[in-house]
Formats: sequence, C-alpha cells, structure tokens
Amino acid sequence: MEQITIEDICYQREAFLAETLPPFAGVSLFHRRLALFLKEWYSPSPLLTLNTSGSTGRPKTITVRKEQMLQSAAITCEFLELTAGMTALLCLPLEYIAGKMMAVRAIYGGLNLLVTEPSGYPLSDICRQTEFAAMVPLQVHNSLGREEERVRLSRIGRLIIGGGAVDSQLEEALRAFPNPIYSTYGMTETVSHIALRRINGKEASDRYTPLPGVGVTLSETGTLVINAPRISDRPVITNDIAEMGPDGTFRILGRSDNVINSGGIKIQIEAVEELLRPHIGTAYAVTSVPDPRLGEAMVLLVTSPSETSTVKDICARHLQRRQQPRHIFTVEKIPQTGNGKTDRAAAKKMATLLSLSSLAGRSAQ
Ligand SMILES: O=C(O)CCC(=O)c1ccccc1C(=O)O
Repeated sequence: MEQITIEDICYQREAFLAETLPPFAGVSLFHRRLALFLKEWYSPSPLLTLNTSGSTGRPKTITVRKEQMLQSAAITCEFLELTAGMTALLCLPLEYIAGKMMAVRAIYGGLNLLVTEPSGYPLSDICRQTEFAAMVPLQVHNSLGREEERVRLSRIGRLIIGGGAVDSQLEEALRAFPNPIYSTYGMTETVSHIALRRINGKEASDRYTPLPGVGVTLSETGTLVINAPRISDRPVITNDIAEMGPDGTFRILGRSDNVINSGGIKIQIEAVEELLRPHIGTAYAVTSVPDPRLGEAMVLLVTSPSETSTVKDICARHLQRRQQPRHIFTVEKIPQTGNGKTDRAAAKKMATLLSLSSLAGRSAQ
C-alpha cells in the first residue's frame, strides 16, 4: 500500500511527499493531475474530499475515509480477480470517484496503472494488453465504431462500464464479446460501484448482484437503500426506484424524481425513453408539463425534423396506452448537462414554455 506502479515504474509513497512531483507528472497534464491526487492520497490525512458529478442534483462535496476507498478497492479486486502485476487502464477524469478509484485499486492490488487522457476514444493510443479498464458508456460506444479500437476493447481482460445506464443497443453490440463486461451500479457516496451485472456471456443478466458484503433493501417509497458497512458508516438512501428479487438482486427502474404522475398513473421517464430508443433516430426526451385535469401531462420533445405525426405513430405502436405523450413538441436540441445526460429540469422548463405558447397560439386562432 506504500507504493504504486505507473506505466511499469514503481513509486514509493515518499516520491509524492517530496517538494517536486515525480518525473511522470511531466508526461501530460493528466499525468500531473494523477501525481497531485497521489500526493493527496499519501498525505497524512485519513480523509479525502470527493466531488459528486451533479447529474442528479447540485454538485456537492462529501468526505470519506481513505480506508473506505481501500475497502472498496479490495472488494473489486477480489471479485474481478485482479492480482499484482496486472495492467489497469485509467481513462476517466480524476475529478470524480471513478477515476480516483482506478488509482486506489492499482495501489491496493499492486496493479500496473496505464494512464491515458480521458477522451471519447480512450483506446486510440493503447496498444498494450490491459487486464482491467473502467469506462463510461459513450467511450465504449465510440470504441466500437473504429475497427482497431473495437478489437482492443474485446481484449480487455475485464471491462466495467459505469457512470450511466448501458442502453439496450450498446448491450446488444457487446453481447457476443469474449471478455467479461459488466455494467456497474454505484455513486460517489458508495465510493464507486457496489453491484455489478454481466452484460455478455452465459452470466448475462438485467439484474445487478450486490458485491460480497453489500446488502440492499427498499425504502418505503421503493427506492434502493444500500448497506455496505465496509464502505459507508450509514445506509445510503438513493433516489433510484428499484425492483428487488428474493435472491437479493435488483433492477433499477429509474430515478424517483423522473416519475410523472398523470391522472394517478405513474410513468417512469427512463422506461418510456428506453422503449422509444430503437425507433427514434434523433435526440429526444420525455418530460412533463402541469395539467389542470391530470396533474401532470407527459410530453415528448423531439429534435427530429420529420413530421410529429410519424413520431405520434411510433408512440402509438410501441407504447402502452397509458404511456402515450399528451403533447409532442419539436425542438432544436434537447438540453444536456455537462456529461451528456439530459438536463431534466431544463427539459421540463422548455416543455412548459412550449405548452404555454401553443395554448396561447390556440386561443388566438
Ligand atoms: O456515478 C458515479 O458517480 C459512480 C460511477 C462509477 O463509479 C464508475 C464510472 C465509470 C466506470 C466505472 C465506475 C465504477 O463503478 O467503478
């Protein structure tokens, strides 16, 4: 635990406590960022401050014990059978937990950390065999589109995909890959994943299995509660609506703040979007507007230049009656947060403004 191997060179803790950073910090800005994280890691403080990405609310910082991060690394290394000397690819930003944990796993497991600037194409410069990598869905999606990178992807010993849902099309594209690929479930508060689900091979499942030592239950409102004493002193109450099986596995249905209550019927936004994904080629989002009769009315925002009538047809064909949008609005683009997810609050605001102006338009006619 007192050393880390980066690109075949082993650095002792002391190397990060000296006034000047070790030489690898000069390779790139990202290498420098890694050296600065390790300086913080090897500092005497037992605590570390983490940033949450803010995809589900305001970004905030939380404080965890370094020991909890080591415990998380231990669980991952054990489960994925990562052992000393194996290579692990760091291609995620070090600002967030996922990148930091790759470094901590390298420290804990004695892994040889390969470092590449986080980008949409993380495998473009990686010729070496890697035994372990963590990526976000977009990085995997992009890599699949370039033959050489697709081959490299298929040779990664174990690939974990996190930071967002793996949609059914990406899952399908990975189905026949020979190497074990997992979708992860976790968050900053649980210092990265606490459950995994295989997306290819015989063990493929749409249900997450909690890692050893992790227990999950449902809150009164149906959201997932995580008990992982090695990682968090208190149970972590999430905003994710889940369905739990008797064997302790679970499925995530969507976020509790993404439920539309329309005339007493609850519509999970993510579920509707997933049903439409194979049929709408351009960007779109499901949201809602206040409705005097229903409470909320479901809205579909589409960027498609095609007739809304075709979109309406698609909905009629592929969604249940209760899931039909009340309004379909064509928009120039779907509002997004920094990390490429739909900005739900902005989408709702956009829909509300559009519905007000369409109402005004109608009454003026
Ligand atoms: O959503 C979060 O903040 C956690 C994301 C995360 O941990 C992650 C993100 C990308 C790839 C792998 C992982 C992981 O579970 O380790």
